[in-house]
Amino acid sequence: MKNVVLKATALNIGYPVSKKTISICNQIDFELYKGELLCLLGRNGSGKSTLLKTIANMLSPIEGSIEINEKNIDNLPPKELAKFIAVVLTESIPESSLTVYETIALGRQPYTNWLGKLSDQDISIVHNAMNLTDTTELSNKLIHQLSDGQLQRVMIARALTQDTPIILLDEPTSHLDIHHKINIFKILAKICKETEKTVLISTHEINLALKTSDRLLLIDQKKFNVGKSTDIAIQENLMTIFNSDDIRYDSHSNQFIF
Ligand SMILES: Nc1ncnc2c1ncn2[C@@H]1O[C@H](COP(=O)(O)OP(=O)(O)OP(=O)(O)O)[C@@H](O)[C@H]1O
Repeated sequence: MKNVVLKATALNIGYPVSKKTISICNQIDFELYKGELLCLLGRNGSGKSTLLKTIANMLSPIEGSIEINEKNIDNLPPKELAKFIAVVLTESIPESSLTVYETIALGRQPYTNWLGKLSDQDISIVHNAMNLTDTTELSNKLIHQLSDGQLQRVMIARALTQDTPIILLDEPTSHLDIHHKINIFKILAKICKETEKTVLISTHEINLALKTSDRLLLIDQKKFNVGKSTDIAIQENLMTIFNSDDIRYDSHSNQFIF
């Protein structure tokens, strides 16, 4: 039986604008299972970031609920929620005067006292996260000295040290070359396998998502769908969203061909 770590029911996501709310997508229902890698796909402006921010409780849903362990996330204090969900947003680049080690250790904040002193267990969690993300050798570098690929691995390590069952990442491979994109996907797949954390990422890397993910979440034109890439409904949806004169989905090889 699948172990459900998060359940979204009848979600309607969007933004308050003036005195109204603008709905970006509604009728969103899904469950996230322990240990799976999920990719959220959709065209530019379809609502991927909006959905991730809603799951992270940075944005309230217009309607519907998100539950973790049968508790609505709206009712969880931020410090409690930070023990369930870690978030890596493209804009959340940390202060540049910190070293890589200090930045990654910040992930322990929900567990440390106001002095932020790390216990032996905290330190061991930081070292494990650095191992999993190949950031150990960067330990003493300053954040502003890192390349985009290194920085992304550091941000993933920081999310790992938060030691949450769920990690959300918004476009973690933008600005990276193909080798580093593949490297990040491999690291995320390894994290799911070795730590049984659930990782949900939004991405434009459709072929990497098809190859690596356990399930896909598709968002488009106010419609939402979730399933495996082998599901007929998902394949039809992929074609509707992305097929054009220049690119088409090939179900035999399960990839988009240019
Ligand atoms: N703060 C905001 N207030 C009002 N509308 C917003 C706000 N932020 C985003 N939007 C709108 O919501 C829609 C979805 O945006 P969102 O950023 O979620 O899309 P996305 O799928 O992540 O796009 P991309 O792939 O380009 O990053 C867009 O039409 C966008 O203009």
